[in-house]
Amino acid sequence: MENGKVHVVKPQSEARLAILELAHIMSVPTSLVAVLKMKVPEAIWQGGKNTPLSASQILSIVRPNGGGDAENLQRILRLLTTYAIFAEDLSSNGKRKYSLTDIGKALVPDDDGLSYATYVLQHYQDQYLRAWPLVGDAVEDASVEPFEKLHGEGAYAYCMKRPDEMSLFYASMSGLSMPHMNEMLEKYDGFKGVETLVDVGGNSGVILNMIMNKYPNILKGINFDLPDMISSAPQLPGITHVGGDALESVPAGDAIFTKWTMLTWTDEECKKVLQNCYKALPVNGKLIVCEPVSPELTDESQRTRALLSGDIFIMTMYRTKGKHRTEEQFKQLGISTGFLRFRAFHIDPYFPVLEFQK
Ligand SMILES: C[S@@+](CC[C@H](N)C(=O)[O-])C[C@H]1O[C@@H](n2cnc3c(N)ncnc32)[C@H](O)[C@@H]1O
Repeated sequence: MENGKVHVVKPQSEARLAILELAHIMSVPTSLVAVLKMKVPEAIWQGGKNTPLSASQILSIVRPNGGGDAENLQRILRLLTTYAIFAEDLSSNGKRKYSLTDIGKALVPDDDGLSYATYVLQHYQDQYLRAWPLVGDAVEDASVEPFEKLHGEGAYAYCMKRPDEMSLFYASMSGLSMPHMNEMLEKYDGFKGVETLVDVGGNSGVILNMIMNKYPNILKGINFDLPDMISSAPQLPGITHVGGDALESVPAGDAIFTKWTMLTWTDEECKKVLQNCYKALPVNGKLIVCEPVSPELTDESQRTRALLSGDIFIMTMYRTKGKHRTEEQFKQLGISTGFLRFRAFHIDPYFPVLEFQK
C-alpha cells in the first residue's frame, strides 16, 4: 500500500507491456522526425527562451498561415515527453505546455545551422527506411548489404552521386561530431607537438579544422577521404583535401586521426587501413582513433542500447561485416598490425579515444 494505492506488480503484465512498447516503438522515431520537420524545437526555443508552449501555440508559430491539428500535435508531444525530449507543464489550468529538455535543446540548430536533428533526419530518409525490413537478410546472406540489395549500390556510393544527399551527409556528420569533439578537445591533449596531422575519412574537413584551431602547433592538415566525398568540401585555412582510398594508402603525417570510419570496414579491411597508417607514421608516431566502442557486457543501459542499435544500422546500411567493436577487439587489431602501445580515453560514452603508438 503506497499513497492509498495498492501496487501489484505482476511479472507477466510487465512482459506484456514490454512487448507492446516494442510493437509500437516505430511511433517514437517517426514522431520525432515529424516534429523536426515541423521545426517544433526551434518554435519552442524562439529567442533562446525555452518558454513552455501549448500545442496550439506551437502550431501558430510553425503554421503562421493557420492549419494543422493541435490535438494530434499534442499527442505526439506527449509521446516524445516520455522519451525526455520535451518537458510537460500542467500548471496553467491543466493545459499541457511543452518546453525543451537538454535532449530537446540538442535538436535546435546553432548559429551555423547545426544540431543533432540533421543526423536524425538523414537517417530517416526514404532510402534507409525502405532497407530496414531487410535487416534479417544480413543473417541469411552476409555477402551483400540490405541497402545495396535494395538500391543496387552501397550507401556511400548512393550518397556521393547525389549533391543534396552529400550536403545533408556533411551537415549530419558535423552536427553530431562537433559537440563531442569540443568536449574531447577540452579533455584530451594528444595533439600536442604534432605539426602535420592527417584525418582519414575526414569528410568535409570541419573536424580537422576544429582540432587545428585548438592546436596551433598543427601547421598542416590533410583531410583525406574518398575522392567523390571531398569533391564539394569547403576550403579551410591550412587544410589540403586529398582524395584517395585508405584501403590502398594513407598520406604521411606525424600523427593520424580517424573518427567514425572503421565501423564500415571488415576486420581484414581494418587491418589493411591500420597497416597503411602504420606505414605513413614516423617511429613513435600516433594513430588517434575515435570510434564507437561496444561494451563487453550486454545490459539494458542507454549506452549499450545506443551502441548496439548503431551496430545494426551499420550492418543493414553500410557493411554486413563492418561493426561496432569492443575495446579489446581494437587493441588486438592494433597489436596485429605492429602498433606497440594502446591506450583508451573514455571521454565520451559513445566515442572513446583510442591511441595506437608505433
Ligand atoms: C561516418 S563518416 C565520418 C566522417 C567524420 N570523420 C566524422 O566523424 O564526422 C565516414 C567517412 O569515412 C569516409 N570513408 C569511408 N571509406 C573510406 C576509404 N576507404 N578511404 C577514405 N575515406 C573513407 C567516408 O567517405 C566518410 O566521409
